[in-house]
Amino acid sequence: MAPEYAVSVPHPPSPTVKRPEPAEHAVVVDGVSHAYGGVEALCDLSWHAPAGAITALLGRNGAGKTSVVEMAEGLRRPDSGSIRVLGAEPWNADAAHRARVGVMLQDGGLPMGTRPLELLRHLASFYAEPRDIDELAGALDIPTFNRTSVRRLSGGQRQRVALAAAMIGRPEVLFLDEPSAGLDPHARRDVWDLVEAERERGASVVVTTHSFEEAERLADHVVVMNEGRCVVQGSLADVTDGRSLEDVYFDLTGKGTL
Ligand SMILES: Nc1ncnc2c1ncn2[C@@H]1O[C@H](COP(=O)(O)OP(=O)(O)OP(=O)(O)O)[C@@H](O)[C@H]1O
Repeated sequence: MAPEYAVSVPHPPSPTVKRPEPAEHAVVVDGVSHAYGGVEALCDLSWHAPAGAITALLGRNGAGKTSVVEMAEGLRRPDSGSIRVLGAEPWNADAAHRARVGVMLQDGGLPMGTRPLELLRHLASFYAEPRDIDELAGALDIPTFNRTSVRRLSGGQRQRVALAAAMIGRPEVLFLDEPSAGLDPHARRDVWDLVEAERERGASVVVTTHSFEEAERLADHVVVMNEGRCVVQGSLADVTDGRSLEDVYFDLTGKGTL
């Protein structure tokens, strides 16, 4: 709790001085509110993603998951509140910060005219120490459809390319928006193995998902959002407390719970 001062503090810290985040938090969302026109999407939202862990962000359609993740990626700026990723404000961050962050968007955002490996090689050229492309692409079976342009790939194939693109620069923080939605069971398992390997090498991963199976398999830390607010967060064990994540989720996000 903030200390109470009997008199005003004579020399408050300059607003330009960045206070470092606790090392254990890769992402800190603090009191964020945002409206699109008249639609209040985020309302005094606060949660964090521990460093070196996988955080699953769950919530109903329209709960605000993509909005807050896009802000953490620097694509959008909230009306109020603060977001820090690796201690920096994402929408003001420089190229060096962006190189430390990997992003997989829900719609892929990939250039349509290229072939998968050509695209990955091009992206790798932007990094000093990119991952081994053949190894990464092989783990996601990308060579089996490399003769096809991104435009003509199936949804699941495109998703695998988007995931590889997000991982190629060995990011310290990785944002994955529904990484396994629509994937076949083999591909889903490949994606989960890769995400776990990212954690093993020390990356912090934030995964939005509608899959309880995915969250229970991957997540160290769970955040449940409802109507733009965080309704619970904590370790998977603390949040579920012996119940299934599904039961806890329905209790917290049912109509009329807020
Ligand atoms: N660009 C936008 N313009 C207007 N409203 C928007 C915009 N983006 C999101 N919204 C609204 O903000 C709210 C939160 O949307 P958001 O996409 O963040 O939810 P979500 O939790 O990611 O949903 P889903 O699970 O369906 O992906 C919704 O009511 C949505 O309609």
